Amino acid sequence: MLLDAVTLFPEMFAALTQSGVSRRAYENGVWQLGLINPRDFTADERRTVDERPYGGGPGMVMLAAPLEAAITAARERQRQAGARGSRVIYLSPQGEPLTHRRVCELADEVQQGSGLVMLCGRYEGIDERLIERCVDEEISIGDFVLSGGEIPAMALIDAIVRQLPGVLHDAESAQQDSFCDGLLDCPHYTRPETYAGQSVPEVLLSGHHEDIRRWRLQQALGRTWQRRPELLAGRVLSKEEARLLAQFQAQQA
Ligand SMILES: NC(=O)c1ccc(NCc2ccccc2)nc1
Repeated sequence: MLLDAVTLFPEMFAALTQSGVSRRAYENGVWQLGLINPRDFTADERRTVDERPYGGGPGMVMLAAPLEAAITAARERQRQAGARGSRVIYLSPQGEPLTHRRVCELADEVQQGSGLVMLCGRYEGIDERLIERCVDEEISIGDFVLSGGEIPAMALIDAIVRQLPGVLHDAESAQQDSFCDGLLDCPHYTRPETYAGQSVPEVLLSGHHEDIRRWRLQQALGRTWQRRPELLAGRVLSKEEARLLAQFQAQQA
C-alpha cells in the first residue's frame, strides 16, 4: 500500500510512523510511506517554492513547477514499485468534505494496488494551473483553515490505514467505529464500576450479549438523532432500529 506525501515538512509525518496503530501497521509492512519535498525539485539557488500572488493580496502562493516535478517523481516511484496507477489527492478547504464512505473507497483502491499521492499545500495555496494539471481529487477534512495540508493528509492516511486488513486487532472494532454504519458511536465504559459516584449502565454488567447489542444500537441511534440528525436523514432504519429510536425518543420526551 503505497502512500506518498508531497510536503515541505516531511518530518511531521513521523507522527504516523512512530506511534500507535499506524506505526504497528507500518512496521508490519502493511503500508509504506514516501515523503517527497518539492524543495528538492527547485531549479534556483534559493530553492524557491513560493511567490507573491498575481493580482496582489496577502501571503504567498506555491509555485507549480516544483510541485509538478515532485508529483511526477512520486508517481514514477509508485509505478516502479508496482502500483497500478496513482491518485493525486490535494488536501484543501475547497475540497469535497471527507466521509467514512470515501475513506473506505480509498482504502479499497489502495488494497487493489493503486497508489495515493497526498499533496500538502502551504501558504495561501497552490497555483491553480498545477491543480488543473495534476490533481485528481480535492478533499477537505472540515470547514476550517490550517497552516498546511499535512495534518489533513495525516488524518486521511490514518483513517485509510485503520481500514486495511490486519491493522486493527479485531476487524470488528473498525466496524464498530462511529460512522461505519452511518451512526455515531455508543457510550463506552470501563473500570471502576463506580467512578465519582457514577455507576455503569446495568445492562453492560448483565452479561446478556443480545441486550447489550440492543442497548448499544439504541444509544447510537439516540445520539445520532440528538447530535447529528442530518446523518439519520440519509440512512434507512431497519424495523428494529426504528423501534429502538422511537423508544429512545419517547424516553426523552
Ligand atoms: N480543511 C482542510 O482539509 C484543510 C486543508 C488544508 C489547509 N491548509 C493548507 C491550505 C490552505 C489554503 C489552501 C490550500 C491548502 N487547511 C485546511
